[in-house]
Amino acid sequence: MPDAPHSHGPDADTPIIQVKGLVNRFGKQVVHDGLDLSVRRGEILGVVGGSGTGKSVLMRSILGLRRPDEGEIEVLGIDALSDDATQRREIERRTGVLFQDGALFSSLTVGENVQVPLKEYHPHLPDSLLYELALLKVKLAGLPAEALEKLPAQLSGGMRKRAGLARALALDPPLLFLDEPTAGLDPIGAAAFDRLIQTLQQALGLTVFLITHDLDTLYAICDRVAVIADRKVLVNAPIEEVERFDHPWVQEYFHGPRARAAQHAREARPRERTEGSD
Ligand SMILES: Nc1ncnc2c1ncn2[C@@H]1O[C@H](COP(=O)(O)OP(=O)(O)OP(=O)(O)O)[C@@H](O)[C@H]1O
Repeated sequence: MPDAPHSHGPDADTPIIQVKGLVNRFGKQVVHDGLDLSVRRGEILGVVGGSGTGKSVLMRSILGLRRPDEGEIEVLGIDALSDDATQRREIERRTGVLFQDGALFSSLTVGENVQVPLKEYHPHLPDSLLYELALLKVKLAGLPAEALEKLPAQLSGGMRKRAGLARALALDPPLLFLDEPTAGLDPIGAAAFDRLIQTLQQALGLTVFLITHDLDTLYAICDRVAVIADRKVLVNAPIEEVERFDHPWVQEYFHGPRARAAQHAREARPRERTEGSD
């Protein structure tokens, strides 16, 4: 399938997502007020913040699903707020999204769900190839071939997430958005999903924007962590630096008992990470 070659030249330093001066309001409620964020090519960025701080609204703004009140957003070098539908569609084609509930079509099998974006963007692919591609994506997401024929309701929560991931990867996107991927999974399932994300990110060279409340995920696989509070990104840095950031929410979140458990788990299981990436 044709896709622009991924640049590894001087472009490698250009942020893959750049948000500047973002303002989002709902009536009198100001959710974002001059929020800036940059996401680097090839990183897993964890996005955290208290409930209602605007993580999902930020993701929806970047994806073009919500038009912000003010600000600039560039994704893959394209103006995401452009009035040009072709440009927005280009971002859509090169971006995979796993929404919190998987957002699968309940009346379609897993295989048919994965084929939806393939058919939309490549309407002339023969059925046999569509089938093979869906099978490949389903396997990539760690599901057995039998899952292709299952309806979403016949799957466990963890398998549904994997099916959603298979669909998100259908068009080989360089950029993947995950909204609380481990929410609702048991700790073993959540750890397995974290490992899957990390393996795929490394194997496919993905950039991952990952909203999470899961401290284990942050410690296990995120290269950097962006904290949203007070309507802005307070800090965007490797987790060791974020832990030291002087803000009441950050201190409570990263130094509570759950954070200590996640830190100990990481010390017991050092992850393969590109050190000095900052
Ligand atoms: N369509 C909407 N209409 C009105 N208010 C909205 C809308 N979407 C979001 N909000 C408000 O914006 C704020 C941020 O919501 P958002 O869903 O982005 O929070 P979040 O950080 O993702 O929260 P959580 O961690 O609980 O999922 C909330 O107060 C929410 O009520």
